[in-house]
Amino acid sequence: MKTADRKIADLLHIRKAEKRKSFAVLLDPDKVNFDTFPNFLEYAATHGVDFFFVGGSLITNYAIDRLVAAIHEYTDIPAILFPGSSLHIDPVADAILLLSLISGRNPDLLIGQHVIAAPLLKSSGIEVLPTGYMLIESGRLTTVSYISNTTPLPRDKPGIVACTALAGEYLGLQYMFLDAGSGAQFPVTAETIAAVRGTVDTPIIVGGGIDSYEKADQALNAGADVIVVGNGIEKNPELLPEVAACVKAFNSKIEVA
Ligand SMILES: CC(C)=CCC/C(C)=C/CC/C(C)=C/CC/C(C)=C/COP(=O)(O)OP(=O)(O)O
Ligand SMILES: O=P(O)(O)OC[C@@H](O)CO
Ligand SMILES: [Mg+2]
Repeated sequence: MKTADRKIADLLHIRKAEKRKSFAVLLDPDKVNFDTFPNFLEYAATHGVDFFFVGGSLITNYAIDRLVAAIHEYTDIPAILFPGSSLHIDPVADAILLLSLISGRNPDLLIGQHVIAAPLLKSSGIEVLPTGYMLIESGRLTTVSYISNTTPLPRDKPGIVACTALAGEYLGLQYMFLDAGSGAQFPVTAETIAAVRGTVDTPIIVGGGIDSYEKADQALNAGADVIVVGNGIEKNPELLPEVAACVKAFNSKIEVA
């Protein structure tokens, strides 16, 4: 049995302590075009993407291993699994967000899939990032809400989201992920992010519907440590340098201070 290292955990905690922000690009294995993927990876590396999140609520092509192999071949950017189920585990990745869907009341996604995954995670030696995953209502039904069969947290009730995150932290979860859901009509509000930031000490990951410099800036200002962008970049690759510039601008303010 391999012993899992803590490379990504250390990186996330150091960056949070230094108040440095990170940019994660979500790669959906079903949507990647493998002919143009090497070019995309070089483009992402040039613009300073910090992490790739690899996953989806529903994956039909089982190309995670190929996708991660390409990430490793063309970049030094860590590939972190963002799984919708235990079927989406591939030990070739650098780490896995072990999500517990604490916004929902579906026991399979709170603990069930985790029991199935645990022995595989242990034998693979993959780095495990225990993450409280909260879905926030975002204007229309998202794939993840439908597939998980859970009701998202209300969009205009930051207090409930903060209590949910706090409960997750007390249960030992080490990262909080506030997700409006992929392709969300509205991203998680600044009020919600700020309420969670004021309540827990863990790094906070925010995603769903971030499709402009302004929305990225708003999430970072409110206290997000990592912002995740998927759909926006799939639709318009020019968004990648825009969001990267936003994260860089934020980090350079800290370096100057
Ligand atoms: C314990 C393990 C290994 C798995 C369970 C993991 C849990 C609890 C998942 C929670 C619910 C879930 C289905 C999360 C998936 C989130 C995700 C990767 C979303 C990416 O976007 P999509 O929902 O695929 O959206 P598109 O419709 O844009 O493809
Ligand atoms: O695809 P988008 O809307 O950027 O969402 C990214 C991610 O947070 C979804 O789980
Ligand atoms: Mg998907």
